[in-house]
Amino acid sequence: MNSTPSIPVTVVAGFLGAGKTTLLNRMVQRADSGRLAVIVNDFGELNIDAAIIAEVTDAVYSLQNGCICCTVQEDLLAQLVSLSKLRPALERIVIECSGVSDPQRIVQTIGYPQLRNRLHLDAVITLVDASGYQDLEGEMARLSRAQVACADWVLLNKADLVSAEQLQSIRASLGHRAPVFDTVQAELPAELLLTPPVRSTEVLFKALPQAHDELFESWVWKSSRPLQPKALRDWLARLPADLLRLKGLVRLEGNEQPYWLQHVGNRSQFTLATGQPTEHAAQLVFIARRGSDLRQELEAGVSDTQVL
Ligand SMILES: Nc1nc2c(ncn2[C@@H]2O[C@H](COP(=O)(O)OP(=O)(O)OP(=O)(O)O)[C@@H](O)[C@H]2O)c(=O)[nH]1
Repeated sequence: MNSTPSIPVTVVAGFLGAGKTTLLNRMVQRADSGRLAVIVNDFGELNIDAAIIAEVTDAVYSLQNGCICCTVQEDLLAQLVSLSKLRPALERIVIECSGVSDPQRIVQTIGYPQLRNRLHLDAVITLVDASGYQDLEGEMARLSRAQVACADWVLLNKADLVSAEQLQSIRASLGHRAPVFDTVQAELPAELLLTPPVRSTEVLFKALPQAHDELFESWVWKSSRPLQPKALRDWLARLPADLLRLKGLVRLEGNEQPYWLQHVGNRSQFTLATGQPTEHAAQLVFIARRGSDLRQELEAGVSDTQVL
């Protein structure tokens, strides 16, 4: 007889740049033991989110170069089986989906026979970028709505970037039955952060067609030379809207310490990175609509910011 309690699994979803890693960081920092494991999926070839979370915990497992709801779904299953066998048993597993994942498929994976009795889904938490949600169109909007549709909680994040009226209008357009929290930097009261609601609904929504990650393309650009801060900022300010996400590690001229660079919508942010490898002065992941044909132009632009 199996006397080990089933491990709760929390799924964190949301469109590119909505604030999933920010939330995960908070969860990891609040968890007071090493019995919380996180699985981080990044659509790109480099797992920047996993590297950011590895600054605060060792219990981070990376699934990259594809979306866990389609191309690397089997890897997710294998990872969950292996985590469920760890002793002493984990207290919780948190999965950060890539920004292009349909969480419904991850919910299905957790229900597979191999995992039954070992772990169970306790909640899907979906983050919505309040500053960008209403600008999404076509397939991007459909994917974002699907992420919201299967959420047990919605975090209407980046509330600092929009007015109260805009928040109200997004809430109305979400039309969601589950609780919606307005958040800044994915900040939730401590007592809520690690106790998401027990899932009360079974699979209600049809998953999106398989391999919807084909809608997006991702590539990595690396440089052995640091970047020139002013030129980099000017280039960032001119990035086209079809570039959906840019993130990575950069060294700036005159600074020994590398920085995490994050770009979503028309906003860029630099934060100091600690303990990161320095074999490349810059490593950037680009995510764009497939077919937008931006690679050459963007790489030429960022190359021009390298220190001579
Ligand atoms: N102004 C503002 N910025 C935020 C907020 N939450 C997160 N950010 C910033 O938004 C950027 C993206 O945040 P992440 O947590 O990396 O988003 P993500 O959903 O993990 O991104 P992907 O995994 O690439 O889809 C970072 O620069 C964050 O600091 C917020 O509430 N307000």
